Amino acid sequence: MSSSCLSALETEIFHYIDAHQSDFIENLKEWVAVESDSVQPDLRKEVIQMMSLAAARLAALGATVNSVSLGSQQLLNGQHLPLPPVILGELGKDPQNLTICFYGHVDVQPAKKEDGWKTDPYILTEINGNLYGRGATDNKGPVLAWINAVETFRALKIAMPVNFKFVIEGMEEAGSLGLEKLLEEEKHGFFSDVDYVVISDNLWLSKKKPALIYGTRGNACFSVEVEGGDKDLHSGTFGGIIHEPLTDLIALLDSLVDPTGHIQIPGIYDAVAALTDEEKKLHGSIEYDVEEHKNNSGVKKLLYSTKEEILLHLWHYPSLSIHGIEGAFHEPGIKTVIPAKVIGKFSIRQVPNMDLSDVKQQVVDHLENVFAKRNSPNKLKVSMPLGAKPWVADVNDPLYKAAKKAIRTVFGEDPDFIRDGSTIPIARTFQTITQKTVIMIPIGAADDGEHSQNEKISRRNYIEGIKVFAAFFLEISKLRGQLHETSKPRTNK
Ligand SMILES: Cn1cncc1C[C@H](NC(=O)CCN)C(=O)O
Ligand SMILES: [Zn+2]
Ligand SMILES: [Zn+2]
Repeated sequence: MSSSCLSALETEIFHYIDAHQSDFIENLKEWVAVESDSVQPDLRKEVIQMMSLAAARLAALGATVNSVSLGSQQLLNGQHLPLPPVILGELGKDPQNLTICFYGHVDVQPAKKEDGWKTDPYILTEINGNLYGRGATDNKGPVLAWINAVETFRALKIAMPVNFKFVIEGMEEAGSLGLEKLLEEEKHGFFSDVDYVVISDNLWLSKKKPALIYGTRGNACFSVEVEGGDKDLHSGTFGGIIHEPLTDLIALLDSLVDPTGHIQIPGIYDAVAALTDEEKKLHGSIEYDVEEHKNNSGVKKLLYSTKEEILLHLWHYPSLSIHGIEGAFHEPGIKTVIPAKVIGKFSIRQVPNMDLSDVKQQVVDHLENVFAKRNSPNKLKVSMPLGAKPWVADVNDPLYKAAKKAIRTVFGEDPDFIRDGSTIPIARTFQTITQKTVIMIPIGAADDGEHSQNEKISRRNYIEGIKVFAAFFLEISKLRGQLHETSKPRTNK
């Protein structure tokens, strides 16, 4: 970074951020200490405690904080569990300023020391420049980086360059229950004056090269149930004389995808958007180590060998994965059972311009077809319990130029423009509701290990991430006036 490129204001801000590193890390340590695991019901009160901490932190910034209650969730065993509130925060309402809405989550994936952590997952520990702890990169670190960037302006008594809105939730790792409904209800309320939405809940594609994300795949999750009689049977007494539900189910699952990864469901590729020349150009320059990605997977060979093919198959084509079978005998040892009812679970990561209801219909038609050919008397039920749409943004929006400039200011190089093969279901909802551009500005590196053992964010990424956000606010403030000519509402299928 050559400091001569920095404005006096940037120099002052970056100096403050460098000087307060230990405070910022202390903040993260306090947040990581709360075991806000939203997946395990018995930890729900920790999540609720975490929401109060986050609300207090925003209030300390001077923000107006509204903790919206979402009621409760009913578990499969009938038990009711309170949902953590969603925080809607607001800071600044200057009509001269643009309004940026930041979305993040402060719940985490489960973690236990015994899972293979080198350190206690809930005690943030620095080793060789890395800050280890559950939630360090997903998503407590990035949420705090944003808050600390705002805090820096307040501490230095610099006029806020933008108006801020915050949406902070505590159920992301458990499917963001109730969030979409709340966003819809607030379309003409809280969201009515939002100009841009920023999410920082992904990673760079490389360990060193910064990135901006302009698209994520959607995910359509399916359940396929095959039911025979009302009880499990002995294979010595009934094997050979009945249509077995698990045999039917395996044939159904086997019909979904061929050994080359090609999905066999008729029509499924029909709506896949053609790759544009602009996208082809973006792929060429991306820093991505195929060998490293392969090594991370632990497998011997991938379906594709070149960077271009791999990126296409992760970002631009749908994929189908089989996740499991409920009701099948899976313990070690031998059990000569014929299970009465089995439920297969699979999901299809979809891409623009695939339509969720079309995908659902194609899946149902295909499975019913395959099943009909088996002349089985068993009962087939197909359902789609979760459907998240893909999201893609216009990289030519001034928002992307502003973020790119902020990254160049801090890291001295331009970011790669990347997509993410996984799904942030709420991204598309933000875009639909606000009719404004959404951007993902990741600050964590490819090897941060989100959802894994020894999750971390490096000290450098955390601190430089705070600077990126601060520089980004200044860039956004330069867009005032330009916005109304350049930012057209976008919709995509
Ligand atoms: C729960 N779920 C089911 N379908 C999609 C999801 C979300 C999940 N999201 C992430 O992992 C965020 C990555 N930064 C995923 O993509 O699997
Ligand atoms: Zn996350
Ligand atoms: Zn996560």
